[in-house]
Amino acid sequence: MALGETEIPTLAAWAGGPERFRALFDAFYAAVPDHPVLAPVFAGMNPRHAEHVAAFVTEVFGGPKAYTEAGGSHAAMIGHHLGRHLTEEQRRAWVSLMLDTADAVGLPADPEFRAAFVGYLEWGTRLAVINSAPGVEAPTDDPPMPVWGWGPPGGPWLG
Ligand code: HEM
Repeated sequence: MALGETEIPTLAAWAGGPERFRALFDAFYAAVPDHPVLAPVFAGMNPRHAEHVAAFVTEVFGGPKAYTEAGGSHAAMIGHHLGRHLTEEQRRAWVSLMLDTADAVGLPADPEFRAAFVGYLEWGTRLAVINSAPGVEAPTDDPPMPVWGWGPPGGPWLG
């Protein structure tokens, strides 16, 4: 059966589920202390940081809602970036290390998945920088969790 005749998988399912994102973020944050630009940014990191970010991204990509079921929210995530004064150099370094790590842990490399993945990384990291700027305050409302889909390609590579 062609994929078009069946259900389109979520990005989270296509990537390999929560375990694959946990492997991605574990590997990413294991590399951070050796990174000249990123090490100081994450020097005081919560020991469960990788687990929390993996749960957040898995949920955004349509996977299990472990982040919000544990009491997290988009507002809470935004709150973690407030006042950190992140720079474009740091954002670029984060994205670049994430792309290297995606290859290292074997995230799907098909054009459709990677286009959606990179689109989210660009969006999410730019928002993190904006929210970290001097003077930005915590949201007073309760913004919904972002939901990321396949975008214009509409589904995974079928060969
Ligand atoms: C798609 C992009 C991003 C997502 C989804 C994300 C998500 C998160 C989440 C969920 C937390 C809270 C973690 C916890 O509860 O332990 C967090 C904290 C944090 N994020 Fe981000 N983030 C992103 C981009 C960035 C970037 C680009 C930087 C810096 C270059 C950054 C720096 C930090 C820092 C320093 C913390 C606090 C770490 C700690 O003290 O534990 N984030 N982020």
